[in-house]
Amino acid sequence: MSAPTQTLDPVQRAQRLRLQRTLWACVPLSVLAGCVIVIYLPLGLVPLVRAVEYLAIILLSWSLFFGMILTGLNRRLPDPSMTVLQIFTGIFSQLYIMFFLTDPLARVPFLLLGTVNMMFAVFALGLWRMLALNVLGVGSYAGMILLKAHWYPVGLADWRVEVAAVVAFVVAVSMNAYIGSVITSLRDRLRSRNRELEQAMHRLEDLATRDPLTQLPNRRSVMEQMDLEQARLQTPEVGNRLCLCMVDVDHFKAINDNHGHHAGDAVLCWLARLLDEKVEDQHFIGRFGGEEFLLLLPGYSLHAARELIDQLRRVVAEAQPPTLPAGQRITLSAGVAECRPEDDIEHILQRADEALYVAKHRGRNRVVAAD
Ligand SMILES: Nc1nc2c(ncn2[C@@H]2O[C@H](COP(=O)(O)OP(=O)(O)OP(=O)(O)O)[C@@H](O)[C@H]2O)c(=O)[nH]1
Repeated sequence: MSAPTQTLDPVQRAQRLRLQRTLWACVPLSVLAGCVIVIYLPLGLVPLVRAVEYLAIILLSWSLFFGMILTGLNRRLPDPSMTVLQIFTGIFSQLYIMFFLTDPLARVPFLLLGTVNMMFAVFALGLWRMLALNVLGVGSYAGMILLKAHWYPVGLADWRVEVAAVVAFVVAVSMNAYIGSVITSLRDRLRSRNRELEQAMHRLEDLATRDPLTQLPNRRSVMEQMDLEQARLQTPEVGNRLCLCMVDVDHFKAINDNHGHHAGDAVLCWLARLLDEKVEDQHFIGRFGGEEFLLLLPGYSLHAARELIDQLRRVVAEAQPPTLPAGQRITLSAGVAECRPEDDIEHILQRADEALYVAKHRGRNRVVAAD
């Protein structure tokens, strides 16, 4: 049952939850409707026409609620769960039938399940609003008894018993409101804990996948991305190509030695930003380690990849790293290899690394493509 929930988007999940709650809210109503039809009618505790009207009210109103949720119309309301509306409908339908009951004892199931009905407010209201709703519910009940005494005095108990029932009802719904408010505050705390946990998870994920110095994806993410890209290569999409480029700063040790490690760090950060800005969104760049960066170029032939990296190389060679003395530039060497579907990742990396070695060996500041 839980698997499909995970595939639903948040809106669908919320709608599903509303549908479930509405179904649950229907349980007490169904029990009461069953009481009226199966027990009260044969015993003559309610006139037939009133019982039919009661059923019609329940059927119509709840079909409307289900219809609203199923069609998504509820989402246009300020409270898409329609909790208060549903509670009012429950109160109204129950007061209606209670008015016509001809035995005071017959009201007991309605009072009992009426308190359950009001408990649903816990999903939408805080303590004070819940109390207000409950006061309204009990007030309506007391009003119904007064009206009944005036217009339809059949089925009323001694007035003191009726008062005792109202008092008990007040106490019951107040306790409900209190318990409900405790549940609401627990739910709120749980929600905010969940949010905090989610943020902490994101932070941890970031720490695990991002290089703390350059903020580029770290070696681990690079390898994961390579797995993904390589798996994509196995799919039978026509023209699906992938090139991998290993880029290394030339004579980086000299920068550290001459200007200090901090200056070296600053150069790496500057270079990472520059490369990241220059590559396109569908490209992937990460720090592979030390002064080495790795680029994945999906859809690129070896020739096109070589051209692109050479362009980057020229851009870097012409740019002035802000933390180095004026006129001092850095150069890059790079090895490019094209991935073939049958290649394993270690093999592709090795070919790009060998091409990089050749670039260094031939004098640096150049791009070499692996055969
Ligand atoms: N500042 C700084 N230096 C680093 C970092 N990671 C690695 N290095 C340094 O990068 C230097 C790499 O030196 P080498 O492997 O000899 O390479 P190179 O000097 O760039 O020479 P070639 O690659 O042969 O052109 C080492 O001195 C490392 O200490 C880092 O995060 N920050």
